[in-house]
Amino acid sequence: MVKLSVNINKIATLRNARGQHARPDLLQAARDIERFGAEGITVHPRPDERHIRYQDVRDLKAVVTTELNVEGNPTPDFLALCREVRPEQVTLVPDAPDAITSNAGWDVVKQQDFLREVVAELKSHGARVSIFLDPDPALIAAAASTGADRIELYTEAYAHHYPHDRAAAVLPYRATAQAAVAAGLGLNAGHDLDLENLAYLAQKLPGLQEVSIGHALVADALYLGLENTVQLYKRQLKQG
Ligand SMILES: CC(=O)[C@@H](O)[C@H](O)COP(=O)(O)O
Ligand SMILES: NCC(=O)COP(=O)(O)O
Repeated sequence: MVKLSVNINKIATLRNARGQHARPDLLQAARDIERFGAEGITVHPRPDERHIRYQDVRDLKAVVTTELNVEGNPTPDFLALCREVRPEQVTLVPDAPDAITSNAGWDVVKQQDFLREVVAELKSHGARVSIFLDPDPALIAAAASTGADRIELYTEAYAHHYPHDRAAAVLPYRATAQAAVAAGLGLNAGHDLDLENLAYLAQKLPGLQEVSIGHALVADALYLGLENTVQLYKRQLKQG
């Protein structure tokens, strides 16, 4: 079954709203989210530390008992953090420092030499490496040449088009997933997934191994409660 890795960036956003405030306790939230059934915790420490701080990643390493997935642009500081913390998975994302949120996958054709070096370094520390990718089968050969273990399909376009025509929305993702599996790449997906669009994606993507979900899940939890929400998302994946 497709694993759920909960992105806790937005819990850190709430905590940071009061400066050095201790609530909500990010580490306790991670422990509880795992206890509620999540198979991973995802964080995206951005250079401005607007939500997840570098120290949070260090602290989470000692707390997370499932899998810690650290996402980010492989800047020297980010790579040093991954070298220090050694998370189970690193997801490379080409975000600009001032990006409001992730808004594109890698140009793996142009950047395959750079990515190959970064992937090799991260794998030397024992990490599984995933690269954030737009849904385009033509990118798979270059993605595989980087030595990455997996790709993470950037699902913003799917989520945006889902309400209008879900069959059309999923087509490029299905084609890219099939190409990735054929190339021996593992398959993750994430960004803007929610309780409405998740089950259909899981049904239609052959070989999908993991989804990372944060913004919608934390927003839902404000109304539905965190334990109930984690289990609702897992139930959607069971339908996949
Ligand atoms: C790579 C990805 O799609 C998510 O990590 C997204 O970047 C979440 O980041 P924010 O929580 O800062 O929007
Ligand atoms: N990689 C996607 C992720 O970690 C969470 O994205 P979102 O659900 O916050 O859009």
